[in-house]
Amino acid sequence: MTAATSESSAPRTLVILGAGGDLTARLLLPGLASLLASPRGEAVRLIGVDRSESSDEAWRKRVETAFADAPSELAEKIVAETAYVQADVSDSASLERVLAAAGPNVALYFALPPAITLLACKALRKLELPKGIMLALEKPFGTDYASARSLNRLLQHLVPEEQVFRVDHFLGKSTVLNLLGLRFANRIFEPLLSADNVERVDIVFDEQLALEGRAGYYDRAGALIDMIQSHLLLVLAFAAMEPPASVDAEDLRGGMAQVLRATRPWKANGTESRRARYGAGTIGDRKLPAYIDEQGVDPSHHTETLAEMTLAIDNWRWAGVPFVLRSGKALADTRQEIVFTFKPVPHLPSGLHGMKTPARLRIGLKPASLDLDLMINGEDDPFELDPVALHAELQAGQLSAYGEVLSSILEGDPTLSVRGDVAEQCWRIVAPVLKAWRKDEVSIDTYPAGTAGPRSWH
Ligand SMILES: O=C1O[C@H](COP(=O)(O)O)[C@@H](O)[C@H](O)[C@H]1O
Repeated sequence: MTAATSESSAPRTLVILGAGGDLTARLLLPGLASLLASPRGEAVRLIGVDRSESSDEAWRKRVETAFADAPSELAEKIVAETAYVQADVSDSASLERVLAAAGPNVALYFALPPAITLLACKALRKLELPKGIMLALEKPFGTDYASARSLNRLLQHLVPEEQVFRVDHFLGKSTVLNLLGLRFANRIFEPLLSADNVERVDIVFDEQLALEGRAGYYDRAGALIDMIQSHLLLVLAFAAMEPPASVDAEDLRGGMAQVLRATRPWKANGTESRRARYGAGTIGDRKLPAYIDEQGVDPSHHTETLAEMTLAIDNWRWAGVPFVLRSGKALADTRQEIVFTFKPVPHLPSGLHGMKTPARLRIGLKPASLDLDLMINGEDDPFELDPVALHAELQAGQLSAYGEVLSSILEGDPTLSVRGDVAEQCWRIVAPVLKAWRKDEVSIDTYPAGTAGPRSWH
């Protein structure tokens, strides 16, 4: 794996811009704690930056609380030494103060909404940045294809590409990374994964979680941008890419870019897509209001909470195979998996009967699992086929997805971050669907929260 070299051997200083935000408390600090408590943990300094007035003491308490579930000596040291800097990140002079406090070996993590990240990057352009500085940017990377391109251009003026970490925590999920081992370290599956044998591929990420107080962000993003444009297209890239020569940053991300460049909506105008929004309902013992009645939601945004799009990959391996990507919130079940459905056999010997379901290879994202659904000879009538499932429960990775992502940033290894051209491709691929939806060419269906989605979709 390649790692950007730093000028200094001092421990890396992780500076979180947006330290007071939800992302920092919910994901970044617990992710850092999980890394520090693992054998891969290393000494690191931590500085929290936000615009509101606070103190080192108050910030230290927040870090301590977030670290409570994964205590370690390294975590204790960080808590004791961490500092808070009040700063307006859109102002160069303020950022200069932040960089001075951080010292030479620094990773700046923008845990900020895209518009503020853009302002902060513009402000950084006026400064001389420390050599080897890492810039980590949260998703969504831009708000569309054009803005992602211009943000990439701006970043090119700041640091070389290998020092830019476009964070997508799905690339840190051990269950997503399982795809690489499963496909490229075993001879039995990879030769079958092509249009010759595969009828369709489904990448599904259904959640029972609803809005969880995130209207400010989600009501502008919706399920397509929140999940498909970012996470699920990267999963598709791992599921469909050609075997790379190595899994270093160059080869792995090159392979992802290559397959995404060949990917497009099944129908060029994006109208094969589907969208829906949840109405009032119950999930377990939770009663949920309709999405449009959730606090902070503006019904005029027509935001979808369930999105599906079908994609084609125009290359020799996958021509003609639909890849169906779907994700939604407030659904009855948590179904999160990649499913390769195989074509029927060319000829079923006559006399063998009762073929009910196609062969399927299912890779569970949560929980981590592997299933092979097959038809075999039945118990009673030996010529009647019965379904059988070979099931394996897999170990989840030792680190949380954010722990994995932070580890790669602190090590300066961009392998598990989204390369600039990959980020642009992801926006290009969904652009026709976004356009069709804006023009109301695809109707928005509804489903009661706690169900499997709109009845017309089953
Ligand atoms: O980035 C996001 O991902 C989560 C799902 O990922 P998980 O690792 O938390 O299961 C999703 O709920 C959220 O809406 C989205 O912004």
